[in-house]
Amino acid sequence: MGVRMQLSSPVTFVTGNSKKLEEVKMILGQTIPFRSVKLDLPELQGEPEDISKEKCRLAAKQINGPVLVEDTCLCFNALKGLPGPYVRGKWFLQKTGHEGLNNLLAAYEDKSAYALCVFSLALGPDHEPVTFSGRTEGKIVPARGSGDFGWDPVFQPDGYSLTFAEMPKEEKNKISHRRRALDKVREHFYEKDYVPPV
Ligand SMILES: O=c1nc[nH]c2c1ncn2[C@H]1C[C@H](O)[C@@H](COP(=O)(O)OP(=O)(O)OP(=O)(O)O)O1
Ligand SMILES: [Mg+2]
Repeated sequence: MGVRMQLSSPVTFVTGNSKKLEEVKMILGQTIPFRSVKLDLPELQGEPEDISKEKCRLAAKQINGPVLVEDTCLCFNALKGLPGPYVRGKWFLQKTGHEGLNNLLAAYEDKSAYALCVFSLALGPDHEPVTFSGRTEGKIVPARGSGDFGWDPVFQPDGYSLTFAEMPKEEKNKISHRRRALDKVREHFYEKDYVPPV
């Protein structure tokens, strides 16, 4: 365990996506106190870790304090990881729809995919962000379930007969890419013994 480190201000989770925020709140509960700010950060390009880190640097500059951000990819194995980070943003999924995501794989037998969530934490604008990744394997299926969060209706995790969108939230949150990444964030907090202000 590190030296007990008092943070100057609470960690701010920066996202423009209210569904993400809802899940992060459910998963973290009271374990890491945080506040949230809704900011529309740019959709960058590149490797998932680099995207998340750069997003974090931009957020830390704007908030001028400790920030947490995340970036989520949906990767198709038949397409060597695409659409990956390009599924982000408000455009890709809006244009392809769930059917389009399925059609992208129509030419391939392999429908396997994985969801990848990369969180980045920076203690401030002058600190280098640290990343934490979580991954859940599954396959792409015709849409089933409620359509209120991204590609949840077309992602069926391995070992389950339900899509993310058909599962109760508590079930998704037990096995999701976001949960797995946040477990690492939490571990990091305990290891460093960060103490957010009361
Ligand atoms: O668990 C998920 N289940 C289904 N869909 C999801 C999930 N997590 C993200 N998504 C969707 C939302 C967006 O279409 C893209 C991620 O893009 P991404 O840039 O990471 O999110 P965003 O722009 O909505 O919010 P932010 O302000 O945090 O960047 O995949
Ligand atoms: Mg985004």
